[in-house]
Amino acid sequence: MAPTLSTTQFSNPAEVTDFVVHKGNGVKGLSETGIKALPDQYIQPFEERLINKFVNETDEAIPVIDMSNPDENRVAEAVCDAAEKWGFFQVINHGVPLEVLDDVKTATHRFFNLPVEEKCKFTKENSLSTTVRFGTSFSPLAEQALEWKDYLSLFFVSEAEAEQFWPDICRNETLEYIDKSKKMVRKLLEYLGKNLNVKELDETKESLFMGSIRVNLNYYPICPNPDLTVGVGRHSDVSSLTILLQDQIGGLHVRSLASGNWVHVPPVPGSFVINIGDAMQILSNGRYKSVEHRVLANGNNNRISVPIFVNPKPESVIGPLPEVIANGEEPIYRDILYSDYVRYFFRKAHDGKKTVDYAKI
Ligand SMILES: COc1cc(/C=C/C(=O)SCCNC(=O)CCNC(=O)[C@H](O)C(C)(C)COP(=O)(O)OP(=O)(O)OC[C@H]2O[C@@H](n3cnc4c(N)ncnc43)[C@H](O)[C@@H]2OP(=O)(O)O)ccc1O
Ligand SMILES: O=C(O)CCC(=O)C(=O)O
Ligand SMILES: [Fe+2]
Repeated sequence: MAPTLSTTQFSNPAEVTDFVVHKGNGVKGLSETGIKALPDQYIQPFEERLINKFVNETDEAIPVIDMSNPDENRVAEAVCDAAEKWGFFQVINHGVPLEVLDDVKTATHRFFNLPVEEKCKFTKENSLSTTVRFGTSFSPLAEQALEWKDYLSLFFVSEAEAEQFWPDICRNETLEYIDKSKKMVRKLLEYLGKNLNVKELDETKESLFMGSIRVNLNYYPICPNPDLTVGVGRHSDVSSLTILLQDQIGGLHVRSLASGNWVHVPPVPGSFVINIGDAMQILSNGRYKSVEHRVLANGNNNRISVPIFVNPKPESVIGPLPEVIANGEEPIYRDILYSDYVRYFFRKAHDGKKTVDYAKI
């Protein structure tokens, strides 16, 4: 007979929520109790779990782009083509030292392996800065079903602020990861901008495309019934561009714009997964696509990922770029304050691509 909640140390779902969310043990703590059955609040609606039915393992794959010669036109063309047709691609030979990637992955494991009392210093309630937040799931108070993931979210203000408030155990590696990725990020934004008739990334454009940076350290522990839940539910990012470092475990799936199938993003050693976010979709008036993606839970392995969300400044007003609508194209999005858009995203549970409707005319 399958084990039930009553055969574990928890006698009801409220005790699980208290242990995971309020006491800060996260799903990592829950997984490490040896729990054998998925608590009810993690059971996703049937339609959110049907992934295998739509997964296409052979025919479709997101492009892998070699950036060894970044000034060749074919690289820029491949990036812009992928941004329009997939909203997702992987890059290899991107110039970010592999040691920097290894170091931030090691630092992520070090943070999540801290005792719960240490990690709890960074929960929303305890953190000494709003730039640092340790949490679980996505928006636990708004969600009908929770997600099997813990995270540490770090919003970059300055080195001095990070020095004062970010956890020592992963600070330097995360700062180095941001710093060493900037050149590649600029290059990608230059390709995407030029294709929209943006001549150069001057101060105004830089502030719109890459005015703020948030890094999340994500931890997906072993899950007792991975088929009944998700690591991250269907969503698109609200960034302009996301640079994602994943480990070798796999589980990220992207919705193909061409077929609607869910396509696995296979781990490629030393690569980044890059995806277009909602802000870029809005700035490009829908030419570049932010695309739904999700992460499966895993029954055998712990998994980590480290996305850098490259965003407009919170105080920027974003809407279709003048360069894009200069050709007479009708704007399909209105001007919005970026921080309003992000607050709207964080206020509700993941719900596919619905956030972008907030900006539609
Ligand atoms: C966590 O699981 C995730 C995350 C994602 C993320 C995808 C992205 O694309 S992240 C990139 C978002 N862009 C930015 O952060 C840049 C712009 N930032 C801002 O405008 C502001 O920093 C702010 C986000 C609006 C926060 O403003 P502030 O006034 O300092 O904030 P608070 O009062 O603390 O927060 C307001 C509200 O937002 C929620 N929230 C804030 N930060 C986070 C966070 N890091 N993670 C989760 N939720 C956050 C929170 O609900 C706050 O409300 P409360 O009721 O808790 O006060 C993709 C997929 C995932 O699974
Ligand atoms: O862990 C992953 O592969 C993706 C995570 C993700 O989509 C996010 O943090 O926005
Ligand atoms: Fe995402």
